[in-house]
Amino acid sequence: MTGELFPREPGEVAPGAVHVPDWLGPERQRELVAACRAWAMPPAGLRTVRLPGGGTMTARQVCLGRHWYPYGYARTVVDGDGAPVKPMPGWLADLGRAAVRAAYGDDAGHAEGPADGDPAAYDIALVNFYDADAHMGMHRDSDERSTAPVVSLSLGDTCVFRFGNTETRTRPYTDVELRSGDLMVFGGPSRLAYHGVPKVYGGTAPPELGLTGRLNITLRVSGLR
Ligand SMILES: O=C(O)CCC(=O)C(=O)O
Ligand SMILES: [Fe+2]
Repeated sequence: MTGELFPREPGEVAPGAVHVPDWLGPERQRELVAACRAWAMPPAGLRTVRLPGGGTMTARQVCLGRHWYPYGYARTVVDGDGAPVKPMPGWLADLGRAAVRAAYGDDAGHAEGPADGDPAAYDIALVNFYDADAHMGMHRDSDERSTAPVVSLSLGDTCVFRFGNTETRTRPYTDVELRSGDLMVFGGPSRLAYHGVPKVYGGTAPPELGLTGRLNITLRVSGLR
């Protein structure tokens, strides 16, 4: 964003959890929004996720590569229209790998980076759509069998991203403001940390993006065969 009093610097939010502000340029953001719109179309399109307790998630979701449902993965939309999940595009998997390099640097042996060495192949994308009233409760991304870092891209409205610890849903946590184009990567000791989105600031998306609300693209390595 222009007009900042101080530039936003990349920073480690917790060991292995790195925030890279403005990682995606305006053109890349527009391309990703257009891709999300296509992925959101039926079949296997944007859906409301029902939770086992009877509630629903306020962020609506569409998956690529594997279909996530509470709490597992499937090849078809088992809790929706039953259609086969859309494929994970190779270019999006490449973007995941590039994101890990951007966050941790090229040194795979980085003490606070992924323990895995080379970033593995990203085979799952979750696209979350938040309107101004939506949020996401504190949770861990723990349905995968891989320890590869989670890559998270933000588009549209600014949100508060709450990054906690691996033990509890509560404090200690750090609140980070994620804006359109920002990257978050969490791996290593933070791979299974609780995190959530307590607040979306409606109407804060860059006007030229043509998006009302917030899109989050979460890339994961399944480790599943
Ligand atoms: O919207 C976000 O920034 C977080 C999404 C998330 O944590 C998830 O989909 O597991
Ligand atoms: Fe998550």
